[in-house]
Amino acid sequence: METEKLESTLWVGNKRYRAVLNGWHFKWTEVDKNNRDKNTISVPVSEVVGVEEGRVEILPQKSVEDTDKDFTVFYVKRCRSGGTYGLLWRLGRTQFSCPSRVLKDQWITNLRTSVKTHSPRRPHRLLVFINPFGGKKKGRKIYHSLVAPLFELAGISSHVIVTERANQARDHLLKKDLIGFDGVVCVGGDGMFSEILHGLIGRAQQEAGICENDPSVTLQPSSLHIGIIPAGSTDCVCYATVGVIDPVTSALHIVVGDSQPLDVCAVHQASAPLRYSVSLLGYGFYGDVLAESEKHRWMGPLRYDFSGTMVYLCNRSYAGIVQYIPADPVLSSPRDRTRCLSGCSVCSRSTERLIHHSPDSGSSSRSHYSHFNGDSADEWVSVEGRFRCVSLTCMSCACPRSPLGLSPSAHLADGTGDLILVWDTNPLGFLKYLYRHTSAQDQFDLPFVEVHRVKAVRFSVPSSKEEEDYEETGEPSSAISEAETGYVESASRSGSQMHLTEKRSGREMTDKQKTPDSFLCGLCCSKSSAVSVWNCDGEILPITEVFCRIHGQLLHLYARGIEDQALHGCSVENEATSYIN
Ligand SMILES: CCCCCCCCCCCCC/C=C/[C@@H](O)[C@H](COP(=O)(O)O)NC(=O)CCCCCCCCCCCCCCC
Ligand SMILES: Nc1ncnc2c1ncn2[C@@H]1O[C@H](COP(=O)(O)OP(=O)(O)O)[C@@H](O)[C@H]1O
Ligand SMILES: [Ca+2]
Repeated sequence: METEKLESTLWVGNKRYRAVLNGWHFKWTEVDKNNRDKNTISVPVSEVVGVEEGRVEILPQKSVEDTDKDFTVFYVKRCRSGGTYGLLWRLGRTQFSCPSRVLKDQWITNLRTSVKTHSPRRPHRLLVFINPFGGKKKGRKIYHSLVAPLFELAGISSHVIVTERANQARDHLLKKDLIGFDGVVCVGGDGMFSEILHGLIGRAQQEAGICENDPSVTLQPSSLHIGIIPAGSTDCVCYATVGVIDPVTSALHIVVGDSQPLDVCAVHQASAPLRYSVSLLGYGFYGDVLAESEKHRWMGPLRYDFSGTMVYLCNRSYAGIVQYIPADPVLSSPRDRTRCLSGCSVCSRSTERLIHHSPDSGSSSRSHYSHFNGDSADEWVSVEGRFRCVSLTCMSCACPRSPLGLSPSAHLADGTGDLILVWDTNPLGFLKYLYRHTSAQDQFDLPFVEVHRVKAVRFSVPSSKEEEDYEETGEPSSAISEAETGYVESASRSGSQMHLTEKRSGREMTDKQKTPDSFLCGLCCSKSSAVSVWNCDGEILPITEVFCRIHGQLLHLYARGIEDQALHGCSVENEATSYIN
């Protein structure tokens, strides 16, 4: 390691610098005519993207001026991004001139060795899937113009597949040879990411001989990292793990081999295959918005705003029974006003816990979740009533529409999810709830909203008299309810275990209440029904009953969480430094 250290005078343009490589950092300080130090630029070697001979540029296209005493260093530069909470990463470039050719060779060798030593997790070979139809249909262009040049500069070889059909990426990952790949890159949106995660998690279970449909089994994490190049409509997984929607920033996180663990929710359905969710698993409003939006795909990302407005005007609520296992309230709470940022201590403590508690592997590995089979109701809390929406998310779900997300204090990798129950309320109340997502106002500080940090959730539809009434009329109840004013709460004890059942009931519908909603539903919805569908990361699950369990840190992304702007000043701009933009 000693051999990587190096110090010498170098020139940038006509300015003299004292450059120092001390293993972990590469610094260069301008020295004036009186030998006084001026400003210093310091770059961690883990953030050096590439070291090239000569005077090199890579954009707009690669050009190399092969002068024998020069070398060029490319590295990560941080910039603030207007309106978002994360930091943009840009490619910084500085061209150095050495007093001799020998010294130039020494700088190149030492810098490259130092990068290898101090940044060992960088990918060498990547499998790239591009969805050419995601978002604004710019996936191919984004990859080839902004991402591929960075991969080439960093010496990463990639095998690119532009998909021709839905589920092609998933099937490839489930069936094809993946030997030699360090990771998978997804160029697309949350739906495309969902394909990749199903492929990789499924593949890891196949290889470990684990039956993924068994809710009590401890799933095996995939050994391949996933990189997301945002080119979709919501891009919530990217936004919540990087803090900005920016292909260059995401590509640079891949290049430096960052690693961000991610919780995954397994969604078990009685008569349909297992699904996984990392962003939004939502019933009611978000299910209806997705179902409606599929008819308007041609609108691109705007389809969600259009469908959101239409579904809002339909003013629906749905009956449901929600059961959940609360997470340990000592560790964290969804209302503690903290944020999961890069290096999050709640997630780090969970890593220790998960490593200590998770059995090695194998289908025989039963955790203390064995009662998930349904044979015990001990820790379960149960609530019943009418809901505008029921949402479960393993992360904040921050996205450009909602910069702090559905649950701003959720953690990316703490092994829990946040369950948000929005009880039936009047239209204005629900609009207030939705609108608060667009600002820093607390959307949980409303009398008809609850949030719980959970390990597992069950959802079913009640088969009560009330439910039969809805079926007879073919319409859900209108929004007028008692949710804001009061609700029935019953607590019963079975043995020593507390079993809570909370009930909030909507009034039965009168013809007067029914008319405006039915009229709107006739306009915007192909059918109105007593039940909704689930929105599972942008995929419709046309069932109502689900059983969900959060699996802590089942995936790893090439990301590092949202960087705290207060901790990272943006690099001082330098005339010999250029950006890709
Ligand atoms: C009045 C303004 C209301 C703004 C409400 C914003 C709530 C945003 C929460 C977003 C959570 C997103 C979670 C991510 C889900 C994605 O996995 C998933 C798939 O994404 P992909 O297509 O990129 O593959 N995306 C979605 O399901 C999209 C959900 C977006 C819902 C947006 C709803 C907009 C509602 C507008 C209501 C307006 C009412 C106006 C009344 C006059
Ligand atoms: N070549 C393709 N043709 C049609 N659908 C595709 C193709 N490739 C991927 N898909 C599907 O398109 C859906 C949406 O993709 P996504 O990239 O998330 O875009 P968006 O964010 O706009 O919804 C995903 O569910 C994915 O399975
Ligand atoms: Ca979580």
